[in-house]
Amino acid sequence: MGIFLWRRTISTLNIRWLHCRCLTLYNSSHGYDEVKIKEKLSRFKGGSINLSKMDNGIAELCINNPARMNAFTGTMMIELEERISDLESWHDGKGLIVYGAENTFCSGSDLNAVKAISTPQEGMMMCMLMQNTLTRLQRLPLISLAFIQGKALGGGAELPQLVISDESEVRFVHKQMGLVPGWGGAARLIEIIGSRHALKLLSGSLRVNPVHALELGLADDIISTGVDDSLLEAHKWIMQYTKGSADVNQAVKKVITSGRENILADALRAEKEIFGNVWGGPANLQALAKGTKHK
Ligand SMILES: CC[C@@H](C(=O)O)C(=O)SCCNC(=O)CCNC(=O)[C@H](O)C(C)(C)COP(=O)(O)OP(=O)(O)OC[C@H]1O[C@@H](n2cnc3c(N)ncnc32)[C@H](O)[C@@H]1OP(=O)(O)O
Repeated sequence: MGIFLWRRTISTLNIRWLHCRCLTLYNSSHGYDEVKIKEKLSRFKGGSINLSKMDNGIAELCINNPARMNAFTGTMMIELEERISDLESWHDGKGLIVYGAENTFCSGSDLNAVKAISTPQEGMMMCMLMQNTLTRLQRLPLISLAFIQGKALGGGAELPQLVISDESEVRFVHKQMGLVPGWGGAARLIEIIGSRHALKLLSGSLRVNPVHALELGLADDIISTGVDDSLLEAHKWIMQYTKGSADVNQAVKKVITSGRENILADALRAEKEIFGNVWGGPANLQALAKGTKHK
């Protein structure tokens, strides 16, 4: 079984966020009422978002609602935000693997919740919560990937850029539901594959298989593995990029994160700040003492 790894796209922040890690896209000035939308979403129960943080600095985030193809209930949207908050303060963190329970990824919002979120205002509130959360997920100072076995549909396709096994499929079904992506998936897709290809995927609700993913530049890598040990393979893959100390790994993600979203001057200033945080740090001093030869 072939597995395509899509390293999470890296979106970046301005220098303020790099220090406070708390900048979100939406707040009350945008008409966003987090308490109100969470109260509404809390009525749609079921499933869970399970976070496991390993001693080696790699965390697993499981989208767990297999009875509904891992569709996001309201409480799962709230839990996802809570897990991201946890990861934002994980000082030993180096990597993150997002996956779906029972060999399928995610089929988007729970349609029962979708039907009950009936007004445009409530729909936009849900989008603002999910855009805030998924942006924070992308901005975590962790090398991360998510992988699909089975389906990633609708909002499930809008989650981080994904891994797909050779029977899997990513599909933006929004247009068939009279919608467009709302969790930030359209903007991120354009950033990753360009507007021409993104327009085709959205307007045609095209099924994206692994070969197509590789051609589009969405797939970073292919790992052949059996269903049982695919999570192990994902760990092996991510560990290529998470060697060394957590602080240096996090600094690497931050400089890339900052370099993509900021104007050059701000990105340079952020780079200088982040460099200053690791210059003369334990890993730097250890490397100098060892006289590391880069074979
Ligand atoms: C911003 C986008 C966001 C939004 O607007 O809020 C969205 O994501 S809207 C939702 C978009 N997603 C979908 O439309 C996917 C709907 N599901 C399917 O197309 C199919 O279920 C599948 C994912 C292709 C899998 O098909 P199949 O293998 O044939 O399984 P079943 O269809 O029998 O599903 C098993 C079981 O799961 C329930 N299910 C599946 N998806 C959802 C969902 N999104 N919400 C709620 N429940 C879902 C399905 O109803 C079956 O349940 P039972 O009938 O009770 O067995």
